[in-house]
Amino acid sequence: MLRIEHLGIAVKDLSVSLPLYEQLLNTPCYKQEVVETEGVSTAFFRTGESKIELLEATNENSPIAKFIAKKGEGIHHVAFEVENIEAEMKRLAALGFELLNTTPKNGADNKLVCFLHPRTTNGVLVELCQEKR
Ligand SMILES: CC[C@H](C(=O)O)C(=O)SCCNC(=O)CCNC(=O)[C@H](O)C(C)(C)COP(=O)(O)OP(=O)(O)OC[C@H]1O[C@@H](n2cnc3c(N)ncnc32)[C@H](O)[C@@H]1OP(=O)(O)O
Ligand SMILES: [Co+2]
Repeated sequence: MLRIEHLGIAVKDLSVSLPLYEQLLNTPCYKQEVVETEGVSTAFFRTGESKIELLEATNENSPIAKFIAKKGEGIHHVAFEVENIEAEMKRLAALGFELLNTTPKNGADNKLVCFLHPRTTNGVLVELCQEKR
């Protein structure tokens, strides 16, 4: 059974949103990390079994910049934890889900990740996450 690893939220300015979410969740951000290959600066909060990942664009070509320009700030993606990301990618591709990367790529928080195109998941950007071993 897939566990929700994190909910990704696109924000314009982490310096505003990070303290806001610390107040909202009544817990400190436990990690901030830039993933330049994704064009994102992230901030993580633990919420029970899952996490909240705030994402700010690091450049104008970032998917987060494009998303905010089009839809404004808000929920950007849902990430599921998987045991074996390559096996899950193969399973889901065979079922017709569109993989946005053909091999696992480096994510934040020590993960390997793969994204599924929202047009194959009822409009929700889905991320698969496997802990790096
Ligand atoms: C990896 C670090 C970190 C982690 O957890 O470890 C992250 O989570 S990084 C997160 C940022 N990286 C990504 O999002 C990578 C995957 N995303 C993409 O490849 C693109 O953003 C893509 C393909 C989803 C959309 O890019 P495109 O250039 O095609 O943008 P468009 O605006 O033309 O979108 C096409 C179509 O998709 C809809 N869309 C776009 N983003 C989302 C979204 N987040 N959720 C739902 N739908 C989305 C957009 O509205 C367009 O639909 P249309 O009906 O044509 O308007
Ligand atoms: Co994510």
